[in-house]
Amino acid sequence: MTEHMEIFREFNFEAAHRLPNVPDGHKCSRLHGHSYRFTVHVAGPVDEQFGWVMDFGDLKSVVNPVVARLDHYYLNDIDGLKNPTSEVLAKWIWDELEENLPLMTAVTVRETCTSGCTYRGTRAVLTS
Ligand SMILES: Nc1nc2c(c(=O)[nH]1)N=C([C@H](O)[C@H](O)COP(=O)(O)OP(=O)(O)OP(=O)(O)O)CN2
Ligand SMILES: [Zn+2]
Repeated sequence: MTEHMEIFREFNFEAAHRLPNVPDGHKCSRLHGHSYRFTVHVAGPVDEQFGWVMDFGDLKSVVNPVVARLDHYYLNDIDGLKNPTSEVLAKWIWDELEENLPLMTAVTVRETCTSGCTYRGTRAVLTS
């Protein structure tokens, strides 16, 4: 019987941002930077010959061009990231990857060691 499993790979980038919509005096209204970390999850059948869902190297090849668009940039300048919260960024990364990663199940963005957001796409929303 074919097993189904979920794999993941982590990526890093450094970037600056500010949150333009927070109340006056909020610390995140000031320009600051993060060592961002994000994780891309992919789920599917484990290929019997290779013993994997997909090659981590192929996953890296799909995601690295997206990392290059973020690394050492001011996120607020990027189309779609005018208000670059973890939530907005997780969905932005998902949208950038979706076409080339149909088996993707989640994107988790970590803004700091203790804070972040997981987006699972609209497919994960239950409908009755
Ligand atoms: N739901 C969200 N809340 C906040 C976001 C966000 O993207 N989504 N972002 C911020 C800021 O960008 C901030 O840089 C990170 O906030 P915080 O976790 O408070 O970070 P600190 O390192 O300053 O945490 P301390 O443990 O208090 O030092 C804010 N909120
Ligand atoms: Zn921040």
